[in-house]
Amino acid sequence: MSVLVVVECDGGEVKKSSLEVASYGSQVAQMLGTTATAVAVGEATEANLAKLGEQGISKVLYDAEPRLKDFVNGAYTKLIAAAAEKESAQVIVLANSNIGAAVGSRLSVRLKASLATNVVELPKNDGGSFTVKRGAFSGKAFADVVLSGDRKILAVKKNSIEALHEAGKTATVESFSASLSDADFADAPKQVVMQDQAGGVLLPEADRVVSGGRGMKGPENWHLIEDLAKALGAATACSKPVSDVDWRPHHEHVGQTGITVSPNLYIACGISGAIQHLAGVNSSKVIVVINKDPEAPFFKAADYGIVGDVFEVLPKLTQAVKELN
Ligand SMILES: Cc1cc2nc3c(=O)[nH]c(=O)nc-3n(C[C@H](O)[C@H](O)[C@H](O)COP(=O)(O)OP(=O)(O)OC[C@H]3O[C@@H](n4cnc5c(N)ncnc54)[C@H](O)[C@@H]3O)c2cc1C
Repeated sequence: MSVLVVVECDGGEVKKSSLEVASYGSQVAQMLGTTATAVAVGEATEANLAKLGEQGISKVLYDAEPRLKDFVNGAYTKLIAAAAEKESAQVIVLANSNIGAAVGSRLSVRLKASLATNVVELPKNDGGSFTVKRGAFSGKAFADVVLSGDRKILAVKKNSIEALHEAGKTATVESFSASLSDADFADAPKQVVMQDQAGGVLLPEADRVVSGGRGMKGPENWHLIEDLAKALGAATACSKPVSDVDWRPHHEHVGQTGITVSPNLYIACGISGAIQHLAGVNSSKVIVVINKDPEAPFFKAADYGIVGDVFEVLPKLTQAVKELN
């Protein structure tokens, strides 16, 4: 019996959300009196996988099949299911990411496991009932959910838990093959085209996001957003009306009908803070709002608020960040 953690890798590195998930999984393992094993997906180096020991992982399984470098739902599901069987995993922990959400539901069918997405806290295991807290109604409420069944899958929301750092601890890395066939790659993408992102930072994975709304008045002013994003090493985003009128591309639109982001820092510039926008950003760790209207609803969700004109505030803020760098 063990806890299996699904670790997503990209370009050889373990993603930050997966470091959090590994820390979460090792704490669940400790709670259940067992060990945490990881199965890595994506492109990884052995050295980086071994470092997962710092997050409390004892062993990492890795299938170096080149076709697993990019996400393939069928193949990833089969690989993780095989790792779960091998380790007799009772609890499987993954990130509540695009990959985690897609794989989690298929995995729950394949393994006949109960699934909780958007998990925000460590579970409680009182008197045999396994309860998890999860975000519900686009983050406007929380639900305590009791998971029954022998197997449980938890998809953990980004930024819900601090990554552990037990410096110097290493995990053993074991090569693992799930004997995948061509049929498992039937849904492999033919081509992966990366969207252009200002500064090359991908929005869903970004640690910092600078976002603009209709208060920016037009696309000709977006250099103010981009300058601050560049100074901070942040990705850029926008509200829905901004992408609807083509001031910005649609893949930058965040909110209920767009991308959900959970960065450590979200700076909203000239965005009112409508509930549909908040649904996509309200799990950001620190929210900074710049709006000239002191009654703008976004201020209620803000950690820091600047009542002011974006055209005056943004150049000063960018300059101040550059001086700190
Ligand atoms: C079904 C549905 C789904 C939706 N999904 C989404 C979604 O996913 N994402 C999303 O964003 N929206 C979504 N919306 C739209 C949402 O309801 C709002 O209309 C939208 O978020 C408003 O965008 P905004 O804040 O940029 O514009 P506005 O509401 O026009 O707000 C502009 C803000 O800028 C401020 N401002 C103006 N000038 C300045 C200045 N010079 N300096 C500082 N501040 C200034 C104003 O005070 C105002 O608060 C959805 C709506 C529906 C009905």
